[in-house]
Amino acid sequence: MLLTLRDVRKSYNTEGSRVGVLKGVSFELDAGQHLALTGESGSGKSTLLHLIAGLDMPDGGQIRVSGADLAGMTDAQLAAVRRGKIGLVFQQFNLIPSMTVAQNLAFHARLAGKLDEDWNAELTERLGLAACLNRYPEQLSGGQQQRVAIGRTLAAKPDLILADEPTGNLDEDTGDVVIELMLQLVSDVKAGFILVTHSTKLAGLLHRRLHLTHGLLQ
Ligand SMILES: Nc1ncnc2c1ncn2[C@@H]1O[C@H](COP(=O)(O)OP(=O)(O)OP(=O)(O)O)[C@@H](O)[C@H]1O
Repeated sequence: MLLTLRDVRKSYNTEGSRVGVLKGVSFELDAGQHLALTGESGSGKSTLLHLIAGLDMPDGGQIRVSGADLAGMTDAQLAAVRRGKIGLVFQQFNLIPSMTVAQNLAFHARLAGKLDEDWNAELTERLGLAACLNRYPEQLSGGQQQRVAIGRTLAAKPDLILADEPTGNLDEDTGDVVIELMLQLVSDVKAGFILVTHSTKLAGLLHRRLHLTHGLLQ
């Protein structure tokens, strides 16, 4: 199993009281499976993605990525899991402003020791970025910046890709094109995929959908 969550719980201190956001979340994701995660604003979708990525720790329960339990790992071990197995795509693109498109595209794969020049060239072509390789992120449109962020994640061929409303900053047509490309590429690298989205239309394009409400999955 690529990903297993068992009874995951998380609460935050808000204005002096402890508020439960995730109240016992359990699910499994097979290798190569595509899951849409929906839920109202504030229902805990981003919190759940952060826990799966090991960017934050749950208060209780278990998260296993490719059989490895994230609890009890050191920060360095968690960083190694993220580098080696997990790709993250956020709404805010998070490109490195001082690097060119080409440098941004290669950055994560190079860090993970997985840079494959042929695959990088194919990604550049398929994402329509060939003419922008020497530009800097600020010289790109939002859709182009998100395509660079997606290429950067896919270049390392992660086992699991976590995307938090990746088209939330794009207009609907641009977002549809970007998601379609992303789904094709995620399938090609046979990655497991969790897409946080508010769109039922986008959620319908994936293999499965889970809805987060009142701290539990439906
Ligand atoms: N670091 C934090 N400290 C305190 N409260 C937090 C923290 N992070 C998230 N929360 C709270 O946890 C709840 C869930 O937040 P989260 O961002 O996971 O929701 P979401 O479903 O992703 O929302 P949206 O769709 O609006 O992005 C919210 O009430 C939020 O205020």
